[in-house]
Amino acid sequence: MNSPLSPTPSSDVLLELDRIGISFGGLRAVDDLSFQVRRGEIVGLIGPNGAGKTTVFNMITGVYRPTDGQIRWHGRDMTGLPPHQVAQAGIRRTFQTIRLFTDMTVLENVIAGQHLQMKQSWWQGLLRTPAQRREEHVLVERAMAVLEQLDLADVAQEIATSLPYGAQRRVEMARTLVAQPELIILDEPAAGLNEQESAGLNDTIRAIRDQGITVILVEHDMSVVMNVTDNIVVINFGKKIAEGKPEDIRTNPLVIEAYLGQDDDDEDDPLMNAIHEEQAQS
Ligand SMILES: Nc1ncnc2c1ncn2[C@@H]1O[C@H](COP(=O)(O)OP(=O)(O)OP(=O)(O)O)[C@@H](O)[C@H]1O
Repeated sequence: MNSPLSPTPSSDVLLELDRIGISFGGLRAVDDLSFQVRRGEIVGLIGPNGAGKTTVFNMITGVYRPTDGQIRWHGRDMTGLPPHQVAQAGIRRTFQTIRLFTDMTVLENVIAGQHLQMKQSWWQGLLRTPAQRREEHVLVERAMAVLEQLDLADVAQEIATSLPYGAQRRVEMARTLVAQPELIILDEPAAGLNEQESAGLNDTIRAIRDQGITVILVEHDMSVVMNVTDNIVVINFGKKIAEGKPEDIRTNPLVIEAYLGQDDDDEDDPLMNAIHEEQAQS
């Protein structure tokens, strides 16, 4: 079916934020923000606490409607589209908090959300018609392929909530990926992970991209952001203050100033460490 948001193959720009802004009461949470996301890129969206990252995220996913500017998907205006239509158009998100079904296996968790999209009706399900069985078979195959990519195939039959935290995070991602989005927005996927798990997350994010899925990463853990992204957009007080490759962002004076200005108690933050090293050398 050809929806108003169906892809046009002409451009490699998938998503474009064009001078978007939003206010909450008197507070300008995001102002005049523009950036593009190209097909196959991993884009990091970073900024100090309260910079406006979540608000940008919520505007892309349709939770908030920008008061100014336009959001384009495949070149077409999607500003103000409700979340379910944004999801149908191919933009999916993960959540910071893990929301797995308890008492269900990893595989069941991954296919559960997909049942909502099945074409066969519930009574056909009761009768288990051949069409229903075929559709289920396709779902299981697709889910297993995603579990394979995320290194979860071996635990497909385990109860999802019994797995270590890092693996539960990957199950969450698998649930989002099985819907075959074009763009996935990861909301602080490193939150709560230990060092080893967050190193593994780098591989997971690359594996997602290698499947042809474009990634926006909203993340505080700079070891992940600096390692996996192709392009980083830095915002502060709702405005873009820098954009570029990780190596440029790390040494950008405006970024350094923004991060130094915040109360950051995370001594292990590599961006902060890099900033402190720069300062020590100068
Ligand atoms: N629904 C809302 N109503 C009023 N103010 C809001 C609302 N959502 C966000 N804000 C304000 O907008 C600004 C940006 O907040 P936002 O949560 O987007 O920042 P953030 O970069 O995601 O922060 P953090 O890294 O701490 O999660 C903050 O000053 C916040 O208090």
